[in-house]
Amino acid sequence: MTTSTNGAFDRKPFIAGNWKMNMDHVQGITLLQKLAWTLSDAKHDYSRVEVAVFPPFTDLRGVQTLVQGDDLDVAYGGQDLSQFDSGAYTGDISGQFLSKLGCKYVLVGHSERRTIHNESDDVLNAKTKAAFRHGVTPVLCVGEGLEIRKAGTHVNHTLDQLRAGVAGLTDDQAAELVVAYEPVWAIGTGEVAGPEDAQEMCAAIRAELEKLFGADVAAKTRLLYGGSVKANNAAAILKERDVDGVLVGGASLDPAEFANIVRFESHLVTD
Ligand SMILES: O=C[C@H](O)COP(=O)(O)O
Repeated sequence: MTTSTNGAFDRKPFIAGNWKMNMDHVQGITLLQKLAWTLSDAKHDYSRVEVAVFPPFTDLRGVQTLVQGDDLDVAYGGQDLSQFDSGAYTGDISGQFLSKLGCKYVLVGHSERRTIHNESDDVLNAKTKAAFRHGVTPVLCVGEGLEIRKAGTHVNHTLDQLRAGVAGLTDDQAAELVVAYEPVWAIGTGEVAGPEDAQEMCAAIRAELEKLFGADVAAKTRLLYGGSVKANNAAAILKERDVDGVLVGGASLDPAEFANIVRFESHLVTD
């Protein structure tokens, strides 16, 4: 057992900060340095809780240099990638480039990509496969908007996105994959889904993965919750059995707040 969050399952908690389109390459370095100092002062044990940041593309080289130079135990990744490997795709970024920059992860299908850039389930499935092709682990984002939540069809809607995203993956890939459940109505709104909402959906996602890939695989896939996560609500969410981590937006731009989320175990009430 790695930690107290998911009982007998050996899924290392994963705390990820999505900086979105914030922090230029100078600000990004300062933010990461402050985060690393804060966690170092708090004697954070990276072997218990994994930490990752998702800076804008233009920050990645600087982040790589800092992580390597200071030997930081912080993973990093891109916020998107192309479904193609190379060629005439102006503005796109290949998974190969991310891999060469030492990215361990890449976000796929964040709701802001799905809505603002109209990325379809087919494109996102191709992006998921492109990530694996280049040795980068995709963090596949799924989740429903407010209308769907009100209509009560959020589980079906989210599982449809999941099935489309993972179509054609091997068992090993499905086990390595990270899935982030992010209800769109809770993103950047201050409206946080309750721990029981996060658990309901993560349990449904795990059950679906079990149907598709078998119980051994489903027990390994890490599932995150995202949407207005802060230091004061993270521990309760992370205590849920099927929630293995959080994908944090706004609060990841504040190093002290994000470090407190990373150190959620110190906020857990022990019986
Ligand atoms: O990727 C992160 C999510 O969109 C959550 O963002 P938020 O924490 O600002 O609500």
